[in-house]
Amino acid sequence: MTLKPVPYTPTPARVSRKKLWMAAIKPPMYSVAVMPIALGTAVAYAETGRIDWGIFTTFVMAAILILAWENLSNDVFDSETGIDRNKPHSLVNLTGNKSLIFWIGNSCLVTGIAGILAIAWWQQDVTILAIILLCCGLGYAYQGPPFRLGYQGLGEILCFFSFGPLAVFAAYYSQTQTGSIASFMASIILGITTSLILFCSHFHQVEDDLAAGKRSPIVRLGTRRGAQLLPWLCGSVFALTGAFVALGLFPVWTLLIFGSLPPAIKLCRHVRANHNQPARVSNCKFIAVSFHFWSGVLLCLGFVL
Ligand SMILES: C/C(=C\COP(=O)(O)OP(=O)(O)O)CCC[C@H](C)CCC[C@H](C)CCCC(C)C
Ligand SMILES: O=C(O)C1=CC(=O)c2ccccc2C1=O
Repeated sequence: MTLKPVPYTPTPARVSRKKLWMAAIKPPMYSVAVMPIALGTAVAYAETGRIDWGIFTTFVMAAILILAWENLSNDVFDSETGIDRNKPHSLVNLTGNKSLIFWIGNSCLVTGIAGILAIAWWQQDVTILAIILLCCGLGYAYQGPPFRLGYQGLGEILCFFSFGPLAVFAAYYSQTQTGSIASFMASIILGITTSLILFCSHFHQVEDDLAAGKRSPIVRLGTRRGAQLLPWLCGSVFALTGAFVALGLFPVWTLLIFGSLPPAIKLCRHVRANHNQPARVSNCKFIAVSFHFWSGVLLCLGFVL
């Protein structure tokens, strides 16, 4: 596939600049970086009764910076394929300065990796550095040339492993320098809720994705079948937690995760009703963020109580 730069179509003046900047920076999305570190640390606390707060806070800040790099470079790479032509809230379109965004993104990455290096240095162990570098590699492969695996519809799988098993293991390991079955099982649940966000972000973008040759899961499945799949994906989060409690792998308090049923139900209903109306379904990504947030917080609480 040859991808040529496509010129940006300017923003309608009526959309306020402040709103566009908030949509470009997407503050709620950063809970996605914090949650794997919180979950790995919560399971470590449940099993050892100790937390190293210095490592925890350094890891959280590093994760936020690495996710900032991922999002800034996403706007840079997407500006090269033309897929963001109709996206006024792309940072490249807002600033008109691709190289500025590229270098701010790279500075975030270097600072984030420096935080991870500091933890590796304190522990005299390179394990978490290797894992986080692997996550960054997957993040690059999602959107950067020559891979652009997101364009092949592989983003959700990369997202599952990066924010689930890999990041949660790294956080657990940063506290304990070992692994655990409970933290692995918990990471599967977080991987699913994080990938759900990416899955939902594609419902309103089918036309632009098709035009740019991006075969997202929603392009491949169609919006109707995508909407039909959602209750199964959300349901798997509750079914897995119930099964892990029944098997004695999770404390009974983790059933608190059922408190996140309201955003899960809201998400499934909203997408079922609006899957083929881009303007209406476009906010479903943020309902998915809310489900990810509440299920993650309640799962963490279930481990620390
Ligand atoms: C940038 C991401 C999604 C945006 O995708 P898309 O191009 O469809 O969106 P726009 O319409 O807004 O342009 C997220 C991609 C996630 C990626 C598959 C994996 C990233 C891995 C992270 C770098 C790992 C972070 C680890 C941290 C928690 C320690
Ligand atoms: O802008 C987006 O659509 C997303 C940004 C982001 O950082 C992220 C992280 C993890 C899962 C999904 C997403 C997005 O969808």
